[in-house]
Amino acid sequence: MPTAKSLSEILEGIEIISSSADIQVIVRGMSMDSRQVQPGDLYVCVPGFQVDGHDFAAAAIASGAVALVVERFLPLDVPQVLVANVRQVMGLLASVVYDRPSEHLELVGVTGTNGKTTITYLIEKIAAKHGKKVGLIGTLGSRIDGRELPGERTTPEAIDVQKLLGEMVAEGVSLAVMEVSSHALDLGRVAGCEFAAGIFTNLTQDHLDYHKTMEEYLNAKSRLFSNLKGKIQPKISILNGDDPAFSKLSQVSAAPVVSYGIYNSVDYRAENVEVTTEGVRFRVRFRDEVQQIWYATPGIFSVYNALAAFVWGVERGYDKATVAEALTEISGVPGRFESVRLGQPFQVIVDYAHTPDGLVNVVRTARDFTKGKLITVFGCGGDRDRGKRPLMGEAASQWSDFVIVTSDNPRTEDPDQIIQEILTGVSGVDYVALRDRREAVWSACRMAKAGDTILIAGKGHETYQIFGTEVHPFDDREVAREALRGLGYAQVDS
Ligand SMILES: CC(=O)N[C@H]1[C@@H](OP(=O)(O)OP(=O)(O)OC[C@H]2O[C@@H](n3ccc(=O)[nH]c3=O)[C@H](O)[C@@H]2O)O[C@H](CO)[C@@H](O)[C@@H]1O[C@H](C)C(=O)N[C@@H](C)C(=O)N[C@H](CCC(=O)O)C(=O)O
Ligand SMILES: Nc1ncnc2c1ncn2[C@@H]1O[C@H](COP(=O)(O)OP(=O)(O)OP(=O)(O)O)[C@@H](O)[C@H]1O
Ligand SMILES: N[C@H](CCC[C@H](N)C(=O)O)C(=O)O
Ligand SMILES: [Mg+2]
Repeated sequence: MPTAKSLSEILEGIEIISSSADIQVIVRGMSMDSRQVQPGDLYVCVPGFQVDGHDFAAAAIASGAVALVVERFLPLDVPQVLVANVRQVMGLLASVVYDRPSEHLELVGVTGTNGKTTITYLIEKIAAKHGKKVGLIGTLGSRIDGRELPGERTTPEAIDVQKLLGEMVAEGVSLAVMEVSSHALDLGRVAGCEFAAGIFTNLTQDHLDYHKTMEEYLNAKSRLFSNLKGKIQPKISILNGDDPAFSKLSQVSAAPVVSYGIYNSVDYRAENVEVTTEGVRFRVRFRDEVQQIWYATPGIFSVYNALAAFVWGVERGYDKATVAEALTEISGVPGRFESVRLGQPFQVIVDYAHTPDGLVNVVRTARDFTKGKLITVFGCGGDRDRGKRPLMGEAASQWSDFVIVTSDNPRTEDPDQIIQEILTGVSGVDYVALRDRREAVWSACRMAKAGDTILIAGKGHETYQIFGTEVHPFDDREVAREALRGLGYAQVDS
């Protein structure tokens, strides 16, 4: 439980326009959702993309909110604080309300289009191996010392971030690693977070529905690094030196930069890279040292992920060989290049590639070790960047022998329309469009012969499919098992 504070105490150092009279009122928590308000909360009125939080202030007060943060004064009888942009101050206020948790643990932020979840898992493993009690926040939910907590987004809203970090501190967590999405950076969800390290993976097309241009997308990402300043020192920016965004990010970084990569001149360089069907082996050269690494996920992109985590471990002072050992011990991240094995003579791989670059990477990786045919099953999410659709169609066509275009999470869009947009990029390959994802997976399994690979991309760990606003149970891995059992394969998954 955070310590109760007066509103005036919470507002210290925060830029406000004005406030109503009684700001000595005692605040016990914070909420941006009237439906979740607890007695004693400060309710923040967020003008959203769908509705305006100011319209729910009366409901919030009825549930026990004792004060409001607003962008316009409301005719309601509680103390109110007027600010120019609630999203910009919400995280700062929440960090005070929840006792500045990020100043009481080491916080590592990972950003970039692809690889965030994977790298947070690797860092969690490295830190745990060194005896740390670790917290993790990301796409698969949160974890406090291994205890799972569900989550809806990659980076939760600012108040939830501070609450979670507060819970972690209370449970004795000394290191927390979190995925920082571009939406989060743009919408102030990590304001009030004092990061010790920022890690950049890569920048390729995604989320243009929200950011509009790649430049704006990069600007959002760059905030993690330009904000790497504050009380806790030392701080560090760990940047992919092979990515075109490197030069801008290293220029804006407020913390010293350490670079990693394979091709360019970088501080930590992977050499002698061997990509096998089981994983990647390489040697890292840095300063006057070298370290051999084995990481059991295939694909060149896995070299980058393992390397980024290795750099973080070594730079924070861990022994290089122990860091490498932790990477060797990791068996994989759920839904990332995850094999489904029921004794069938072909491979079935479930992967979360949902961007053109992600798909190119996994399709090429699967191609490299497929002796027979590569059958790729995928779709694209609705209410998301439409520009990705033909590009993902192209990526799948280029490296597969057969493509099954199906539905991902159509959300409020027409699934057939999404499929049509993907098909404009599909060419030079045999394909079929099957709107029903279950049918698509079954069809791929029926078609596959010995030596083939089925790659089911886009949903990875997800255990649902979203149609309209309804969420239906659906898990690619379960559906693949169901289809394989239907074909008579019954060996226990290994
Ligand atoms: C673009 C975006 O991120 N939008 C988020 C934003 O929505 P919004 O501003 O439209 O909110 P709104 O629904 O209009 O509501 C406005 C305010 O009224 C409040 N309200 C509303 C109704 C009510 O009865 N009472 C009430 O108080 C809401 O709590 C909110 O504070 O605030 C909502 C409340 O927290 C979020 O659910 C919503 O995420 C939407 C659903 C979303 O899909 N976000 C995705 C795009 C996202 O954030 N993705 C990133 C990147 C993923 C990655 O690539 O890794 C992520 O970090 O997950
Ligand atoms: N370093 C990388 N470069 C390119 N593609 C990658 C990389 N790492 C993983 N991928 C691909 O992207 C998919 C998603 O990986 P991961 O979940 O680690 O990324 P993420 O950045 O967390 O994604 P999200 O934006 O959904 O949170 C993987 O399943 C894989 O196909
Ligand atoms: N974090 C990503 C995940 C996309 C996953 C894909 N299955 C989809 O629904 O588009 C997003 O919100 O854009
Ligand atoms: Mg993620």
